[in-house]
Amino acid sequence: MSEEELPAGWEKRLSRSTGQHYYLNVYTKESQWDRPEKPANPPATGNGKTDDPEEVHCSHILVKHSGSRRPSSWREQTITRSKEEALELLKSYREQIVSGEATFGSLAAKYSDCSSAKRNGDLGPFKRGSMQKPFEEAAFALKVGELSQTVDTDSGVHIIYRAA
Ligand SMILES: O=C(O)CN(Cc1ccccc1)C(=O)c1nc(-c2ccccc2)[nH]c1C(=O)O
Repeated sequence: MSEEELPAGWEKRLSRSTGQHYYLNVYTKESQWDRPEKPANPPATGNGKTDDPEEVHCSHILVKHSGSRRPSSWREQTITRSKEEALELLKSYREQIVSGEATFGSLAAKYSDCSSAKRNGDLGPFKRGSMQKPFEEAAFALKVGELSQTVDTDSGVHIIYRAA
């Protein structure tokens, strides 16, 4: 892999204290001395597409609205915001994450209407067949380190980060 090519979300930085280079994931704020390895290009399958990973490890921020199947969460007993308001909130969170103003995990912990907020939005690894279809399709379409656009499910609207 060429020196410059890093997995999405990772940047090479210079440590002022040691003068050494280190790597920072601008979404999760994880840092490490070793250069993060881009997963080897998945072998192409017969259908010309790259392989589908068997499982993905994602975090998400769920913003529920009045049309959610269960418009209630640890944050709010009765959620009355409209779907449009929920989408506006999610878009502002996404902008804060991309600009580096806030981390994904800190916003999930504060604002996600999912019980996974207690784990900074972390859902752990999951295979196909375990999540609502729109969520699964969006999660499995992400590259490692990538952040989704807004995703709509019966639970509400989400942004998804693929950690692995
Ligand atoms: O959709 C429903 O009827 C109720 N749910 C499903 C649910 C409820 C509790 C725990 C996990 C899932 C939710 O609204 C929900 N969905 C999610 C969810 C949706 C997609 C991916 C991951 C989590 N979290 C929650 C939650 O309250 O915490």
